[in-house]
Amino acid sequence: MIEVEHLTKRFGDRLALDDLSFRVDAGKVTAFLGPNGAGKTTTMRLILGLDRPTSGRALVGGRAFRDYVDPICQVGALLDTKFAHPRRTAFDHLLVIAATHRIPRSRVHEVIEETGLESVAGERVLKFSLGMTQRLGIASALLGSPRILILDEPVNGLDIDGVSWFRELCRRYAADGAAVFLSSHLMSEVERVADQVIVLGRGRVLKDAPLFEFRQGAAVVSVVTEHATEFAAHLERLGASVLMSGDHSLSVTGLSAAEIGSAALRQGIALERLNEESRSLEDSYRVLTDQDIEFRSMTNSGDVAE
Ligand SMILES: Nc1ncnc2c1ncn2[C@@H]1O[C@H](COP(=O)(O)OP(=O)(O)OP(=O)(O)O)[C@@H](O)[C@H]1O
Repeated sequence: MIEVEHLTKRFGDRLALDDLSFRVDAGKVTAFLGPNGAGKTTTMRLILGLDRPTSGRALVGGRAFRDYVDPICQVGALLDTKFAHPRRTAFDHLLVIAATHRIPRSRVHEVIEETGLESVAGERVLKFSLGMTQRLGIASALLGSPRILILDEPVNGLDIDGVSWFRELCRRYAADGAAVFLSSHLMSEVERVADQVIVLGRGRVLKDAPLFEFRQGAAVVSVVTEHATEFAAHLERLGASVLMSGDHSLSVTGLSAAEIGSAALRQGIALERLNEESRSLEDSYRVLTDQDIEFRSMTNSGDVAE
């Protein structure tokens, strides 16, 4: 549905996107995760033809977005929360967009209901809270009944009810065959909704995998043995990542407890303890992006914050 091929974007000296390639499939929710400045918004803007790539290309439904004559009926996008004229009512805002694509008034009523905006539809947008503005942005994206949704930080400003409403909406659209592509900088925001997760760091894809693979990667096995150094070297040869703490304790990722137990047996190494623990998905995402955080506070690392 969305194909990004070798997309590169420079802003002067700054390389914002570095040879980015990935696909977003129909029938799935794909999360686009990355720390601030990773390049999520830039990628979405390029997909939507709002900016030109330095090289590479992005196709939506097999063609460039700007080639569509009825774009909002193909792709629903939420990029900027300050999109609406502040003095217009929510209803009028949607009606104006609908008129550009000959979308009937009845559809405006439908999306207002779908996004829970009935009670405020007659209010001017300038009175809206961030959460209400966000719902209005989602309503605008849904207006043309598109098969592709591209949403930049859609849960920003939504309260707990809003977040779970939004999750259900995404699941419903994906179950109905739509491609849902949404960005976030927090794994915890997307782990209950995403099928596929693409992690971006400094303009490069760090990982593109189904969510369950992130869960598997999050498993940590703790091992206690008197032969920790020798066993750690052996596990690393088998492809595991091993951290030693103290003389006898190892934290192992990349192998299951059963595989580690068999390896110990084959090596004739006695284990005093073998325990499978689970790191949160947020932690494993943080480990993945740690090298690629562009904006870091002084208290975390000693780096200068930008
Ligand atoms: N118009 C621009 N001119 C110069 N640099 C830009 C421009 N737009 C983006 N950048 C730079 O490109 C990089 C990627 O920015 P982008 O906004 O795409 O990141 P992001 O992942 O969406 O971050 P955030 O989560 O903070 O929104 C950053 O280093 C940013 O400073």
